[in-house]
Amino acid sequence: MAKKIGVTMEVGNDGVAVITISNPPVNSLASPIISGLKEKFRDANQRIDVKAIVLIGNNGRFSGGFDINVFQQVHKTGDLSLMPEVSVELVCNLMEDSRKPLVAAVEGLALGGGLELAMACHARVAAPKAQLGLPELTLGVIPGFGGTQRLPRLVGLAKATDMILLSKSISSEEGQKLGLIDALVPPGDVLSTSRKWALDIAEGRKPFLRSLHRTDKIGSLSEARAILKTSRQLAKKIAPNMPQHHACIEVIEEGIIHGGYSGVLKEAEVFKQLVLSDTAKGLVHVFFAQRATSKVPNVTDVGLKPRPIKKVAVIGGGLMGSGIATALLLSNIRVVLKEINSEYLMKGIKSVEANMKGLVSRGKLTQDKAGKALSLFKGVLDYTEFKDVDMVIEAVIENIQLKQNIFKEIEKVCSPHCILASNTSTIDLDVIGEKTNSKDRIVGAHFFSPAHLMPLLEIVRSKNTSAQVILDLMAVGKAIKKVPVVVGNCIGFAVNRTFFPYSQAAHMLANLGVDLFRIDSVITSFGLPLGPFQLGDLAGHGIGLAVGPIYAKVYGDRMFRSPMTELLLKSGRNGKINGKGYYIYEKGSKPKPDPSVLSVVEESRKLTNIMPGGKPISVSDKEIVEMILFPVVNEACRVLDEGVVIRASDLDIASVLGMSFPSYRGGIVFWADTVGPKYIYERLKRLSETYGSFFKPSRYLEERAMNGMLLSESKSSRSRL
Ligand SMILES: CCCCCCCCC[C@H](O)CC(=O)SCCNC(=O)CCNC(=O)[C@H](O)C(C)(C)COP(=O)(O)OP(=O)(O)OC[C@H]1O[C@@H](n2cnc3c(N)ncnc32)[C@H](O)[C@@H]1OP(=O)(O)O
Repeated sequence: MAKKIGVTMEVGNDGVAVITISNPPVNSLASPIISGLKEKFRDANQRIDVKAIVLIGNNGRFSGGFDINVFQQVHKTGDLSLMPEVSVELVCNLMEDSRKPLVAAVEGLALGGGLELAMACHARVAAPKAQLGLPELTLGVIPGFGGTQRLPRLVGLAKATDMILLSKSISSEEGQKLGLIDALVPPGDVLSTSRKWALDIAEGRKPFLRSLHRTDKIGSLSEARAILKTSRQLAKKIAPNMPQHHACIEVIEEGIIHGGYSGVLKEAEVFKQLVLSDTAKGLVHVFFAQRATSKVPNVTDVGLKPRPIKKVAVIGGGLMGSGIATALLLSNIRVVLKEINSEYLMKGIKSVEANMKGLVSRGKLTQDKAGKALSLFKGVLDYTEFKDVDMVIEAVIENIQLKQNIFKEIEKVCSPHCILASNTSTIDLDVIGEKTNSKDRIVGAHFFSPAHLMPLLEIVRSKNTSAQVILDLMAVGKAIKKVPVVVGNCIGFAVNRTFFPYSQAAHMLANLGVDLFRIDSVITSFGLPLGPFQLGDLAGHGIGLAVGPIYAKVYGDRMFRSPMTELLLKSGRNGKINGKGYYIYEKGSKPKPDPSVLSVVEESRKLTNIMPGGKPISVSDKEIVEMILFPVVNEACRVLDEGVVIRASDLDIASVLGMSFPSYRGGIVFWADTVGPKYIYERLKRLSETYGSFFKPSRYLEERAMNGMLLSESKSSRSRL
């Protein structure tokens, strides 16, 4: 059925014109909506039977903001004329400066341009729990319908900069306390109260307030400057590589110094520059890529409905198991945690409690909610409780035989509808399920550590996993606030496989004589939160040593074998776990580079003996980035070629959420396409000629480079999903 897009106006006997935005599902402000709004506001202002106006969104949602698809079209075409010039004409002239009062009737959500329209009205009446915010910076732009000027004037400069820079939304309850919302009324009364409010303004019983003209919440110039100084420091800290935060502060400042109208004009100008930035391109790509992950062919489009998952058993209370249990409990799912003895069980229970406590102490969870979550939790030592669980998630150590035995046992004790999931990060799912007759309900639920905090859930399907089981796990993933990405079965799945060359390339560079702390610093400047060596410390070098041979078995043709991890362990350095790795870890202070580790590096260099002429190579920062990340791109190409992911953008999201690849670079494949497949191919080819097969370009990359195609183009995609 075609969705009904447009703006309607109905004039009641009371003389109130109700203008309604309809563009399901979030009433985004697409071009027909913007032109519809202009037309209706003009009409309402001219009609003599209209005394006042109410603006509302259809179906209980005010508006999710400007249509982000338009940004994508601008990015594809480079054509800025697709953007409407509305900040002055619509939001100032037709709305705020209208002779007739306008009231926004806010239900559900008013985000971005949606909230900006509401702020251009003369009052705002809202239903409880409506979501209000200006999240434009997450898209690489700034608010463009006057939000940078009106929000500070309504809620105060400090609160406004906090909301805008951190893209933090607030509830209508908080909005009322701050002065953004004038009245909070039950959902059924929003329209009637708005009508009355509009008439009250028209007839002088309530003030006719224009947000842009207000100054009462801004404070003195020196106070404003102090707040903006703090904001600049915050921007430097949270967004060192992005332009929109600093640009936004400049625009806000313009309005403080020269007045709101001048601020609105500067806002439009800066918006136009930012919308074409690489940052905006990357972030808008990530917005749509994330939503695309919930569309899985033959799973989400075949009329299946997810089954309710109310009780889950987690096997193994280590770091992963306790994190998974915490994530489930926080979403009100009952959890039984099974361990092999009471000592381990107590440890697991304590870890879950500590996770909850950590969230409470960081203000992310109330004590009350933590208590409620823990009341749904039970530790067990046998399988009695397993008879009525809807899903089991096995999270024991990476041991094939152990996992096979567990799956054989749980197949017997669980009901036939129960989903049998494994949190393995490396072992083939078909091998895990080999001893069972339940291959259709075996699935991978690969969480990232710490599982209660990291947003990605890789759902690994084997060729036998049923569509229903995948759909159920996707629904659980969403319920526990993860982004589920469905991937195919191979060693390392999508994320770990794509990134296995990351640490290997770093080891090669260090063995070639490049300073390891410099490598980490170059990579963090590129935008990853941790460089490869610090990441190794965090994961623990024991793990690195254990998984190395598993990867070597299947991807041995492109491995760089470095003795460094083994030498590190021999010298008593297991990373953060024991306080010592490449860095020194002391409670309460940041990791410090440990100069004494250089003797280990020296020993490794002697053993590998790959420095040309025995001398360290000289490389620029750019070359470091290329030598570390191009092999990752190369592996991403193989992942695409083998159809391990449904679409290239799934790998982008997986890299952003699983490896913290900078979202403003759009994810690993998007970034590679920005750099250019041909350039990457040529660089890798040259590197492989000098340093060997570790850098050898994959067939997929070569084909794309030769044919002038992007890596993300789906022409030859042969998804195995
Ligand atoms: C030339 C200079 C003049 C300047 C002119 C232009 C100025 C623009 C000014 C304005 O300040 C800019 C903006 O408003 S940018 C947009 C700001 N808004 C947002 O960032 C909100 C983004 N959306 C969300 O956060 C969420 O979608 C939601 C609204 C909270 C809803 O979440 P929910 O979980 O319910 O659903 P989703 O799955 O996320 O979304 C459902 C579908 O809706 C699509 N969608 C959501 N928001 C938008 C949008 N703003 N534009 C287009 N499409 C949107 C989303 O893609 C989903 O689509 P599917 O096809 O996947 O179903």
